[in-house]
Amino acid sequence: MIRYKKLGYVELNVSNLDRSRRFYEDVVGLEFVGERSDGAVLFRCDDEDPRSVVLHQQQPAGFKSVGWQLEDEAQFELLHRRLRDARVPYEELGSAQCELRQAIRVTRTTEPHSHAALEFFTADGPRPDKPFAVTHTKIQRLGHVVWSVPHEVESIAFFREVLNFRESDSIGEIMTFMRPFPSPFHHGIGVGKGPKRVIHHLNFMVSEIDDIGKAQNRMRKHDVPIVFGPGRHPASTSVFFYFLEPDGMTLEYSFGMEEFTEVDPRKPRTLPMAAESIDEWGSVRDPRMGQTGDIEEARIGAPA
Ligand SMILES: CC(C)c1ccc(C(=O)O)c(O)c1O
Ligand SMILES: [Fe+2]
Repeated sequence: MIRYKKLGYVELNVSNLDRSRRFYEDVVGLEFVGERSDGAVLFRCDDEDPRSVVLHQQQPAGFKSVGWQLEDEAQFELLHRRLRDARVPYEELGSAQCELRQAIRVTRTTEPHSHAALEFFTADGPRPDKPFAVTHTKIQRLGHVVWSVPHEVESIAFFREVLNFRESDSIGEIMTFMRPFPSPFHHGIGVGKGPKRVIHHLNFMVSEIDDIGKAQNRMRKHDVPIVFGPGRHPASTSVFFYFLEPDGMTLEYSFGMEEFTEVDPRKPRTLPMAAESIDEWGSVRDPRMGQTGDIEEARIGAPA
């Protein structure tokens, strides 16, 4: 059984890197780390990871890849065996690509139904020498990424059966939340049903309810579209707040999240497909939520 440490990073394509750099730093509250030799811009949002978000100047804007940190080196053998058995191609990245990711070892594959790039890495290097520089929002960590795809049933089965992600909850037949085993957090990924392949949202977990309240006023001040919330998700029990970043992709802050035990966790539930299963507080969603941000078609063997 493959064992994960956590969600490590998400890479996004943006249409105007300078504009997005300012937004993710000033409005979202990530810490700018630097620019990579390939021009990508790195941000961190916790004390442990050297980078959690990577932005690339590339059109169309959207999702580029996600990196899952494996528990240790031994997990690569299990991962490779599972991918081979499922006849899913993968590649091990060379030292230059590993260095760009500040990783020791990286395996890259594509989720066969969404065609999204999935990376699996180990990184035992030293933690950053300084704590995450909190500005207005006490971000705790990168929380989860959610995408919508036409073949969501097959995509969920791939995460469950090949990658050893566990289902936490579903909402009707439209959304399933999964955690990379044995991560305690309710979900690290959500897979939803949709007519096209899009990133639905990227989530940051925050430390205080005040982070949610302050965000409302900050977004209004900066004319940032608020597309849902504040509200409370009955699935994970988190208090949420969604807004749009400059290319129209949806970002979420959430406060509080159910944690699962590794041994004998509660069973996954299917909540009815109803507004109350998405928000207990009755907030109304803006139709722009979760609509923008293509999933870049990843190819194994092509430059990463
Ligand atoms: C509205 C979206 C898909 C959603 C629903 C529930 C949760 C949760 O229980 O935490 C989310 O994080 C969501 O983004
Ligand atoms: Fe979410």
